[in-house]
Amino acid sequence: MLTAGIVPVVVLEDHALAADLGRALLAGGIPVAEVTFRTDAAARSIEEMSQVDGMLVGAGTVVSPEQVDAAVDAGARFIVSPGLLPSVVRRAQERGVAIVPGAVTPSEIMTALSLGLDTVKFFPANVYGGPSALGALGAPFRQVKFIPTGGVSLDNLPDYLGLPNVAAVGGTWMVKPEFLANRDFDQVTELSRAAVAAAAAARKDQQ
Ligand SMILES: O=C(O)C(=O)C[C@H](O)[C@H](O)COP(=O)(O)O
Repeated sequence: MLTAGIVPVVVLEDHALAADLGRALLAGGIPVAEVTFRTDAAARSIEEMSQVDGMLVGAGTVVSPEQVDAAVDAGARFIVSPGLLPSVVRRAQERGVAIVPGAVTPSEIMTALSLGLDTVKFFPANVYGGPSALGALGAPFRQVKFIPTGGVSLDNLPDYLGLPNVAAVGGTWMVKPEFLANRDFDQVTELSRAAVAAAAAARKDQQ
């Protein structure tokens, strides 16, 4: 999930687009997608995108233990939540899938650690202080890795991925609603390629 350094956050209204979208991301060098449970098409989209060889498909916007079950039953290999609910974390652990809950305050981060986690989503990253907040949180929480999401773009991606405690960034910018509406999968591939190149450069600078 963390290899490419980028986790596309996908909102699909129509499951029939899921496999093509998975292939477009993969062609752009991103072998992972977080399909959000914001739409009724989510479970079926996870099922269909999971058929694309080489794609690791997870579920996003998971806010209840029941949604964890629905996501895992559909084939989700990881679960992402905008916030931290112990009942959601525990259900994912019981079902044997990775879980990345949202945690932005020291108390939430400590709760995540107490549940056995060391990687959390930092959402909405731009509103909760961006890269400087992550730098400050790195002092007391050296063992914690963050996946900032929310307001991340090609322009500010290097500011995040250059930080040693950022495992990957998430975002919707390479899968805009209009690309899906127009079935413009070439755009998805092109923006994915640009994101992968920027991520690789930022990580090199970090070393
Ligand atoms: O759905 C979730 O579980 C979320 O946490 C929210 C998404 O990660 C952000 O909405 C992505 O934000 P943008 O890249 O700024 O569009």
